[in-house]
Amino acid sequence: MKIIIANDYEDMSRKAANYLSAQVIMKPDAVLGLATGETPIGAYKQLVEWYNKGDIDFSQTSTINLDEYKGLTGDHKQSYRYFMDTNLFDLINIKKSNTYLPNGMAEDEEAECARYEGIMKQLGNIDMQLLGIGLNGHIGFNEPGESFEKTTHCVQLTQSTIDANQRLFDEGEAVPEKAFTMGIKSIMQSKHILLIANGEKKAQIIRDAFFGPVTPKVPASILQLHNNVTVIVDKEAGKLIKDVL
Ligand SMILES: O=P(O)(O)OC[C@H]1O[C@](O)(CO)[C@@H](O)[C@@H]1O
Repeated sequence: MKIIIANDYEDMSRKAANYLSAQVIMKPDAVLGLATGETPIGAYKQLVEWYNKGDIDFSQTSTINLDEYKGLTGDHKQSYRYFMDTNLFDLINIKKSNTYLPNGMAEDEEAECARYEGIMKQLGNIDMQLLGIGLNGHIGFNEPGESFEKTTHCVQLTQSTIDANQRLFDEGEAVPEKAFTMGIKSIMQSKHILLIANGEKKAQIIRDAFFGPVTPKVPASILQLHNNVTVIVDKEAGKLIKDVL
């Protein structure tokens, strides 16, 4: 595992974007696993900037996202499809038909999970998987539990995740209680995993996830068993790991 402590959010974002763009430059038809949340917004902005300068070409690239809320349409402002379209896909030359997210409106949960697994099988292993981390250690929406869920599944979100995400919804608007998420196995099968985190509130979970026991109670801790993980944190998120580096 490689841990990089960046100076601040901008530096973390630029470093993450560097890894992602290098992947696409080296392998134009790369499969990128992408994440939503506040953390990756800066990295996506940086990629768009480099794309506008003519430095990266996404025309052959495919992407597959970690998760999607159940019950939100792709044009709902809080859906992850909308997030990806507005923060990245609509701003670069990627083919929309090569961008995949679970369908939040699917009624048959099992069928939707099977469809998503099928897409992953077709795409092959993800070349580079970008991850954020939840305050409780979730990756994608793999919430803390008794075992590591391996494949795509529909989860009941924990109250702490619902509360953490409430800030992004309009006042009085309910946060969905369920979401489709890629499983731990697909994440672990990625060839390279890039996890980013910033801010003091992530400091404790960064320490627990990467220097504590591997346990489904901290889903991100499984990444300790992957042989190609790069963790990029800003100084604040990295402040409790300085003594162990
Ligand atoms: O980047 P944020 O907004 O802190 O979110 C962290 C994690 O939480 C989620 O947004 C889901 O709650 C993930 O998609 C993300 O990786």
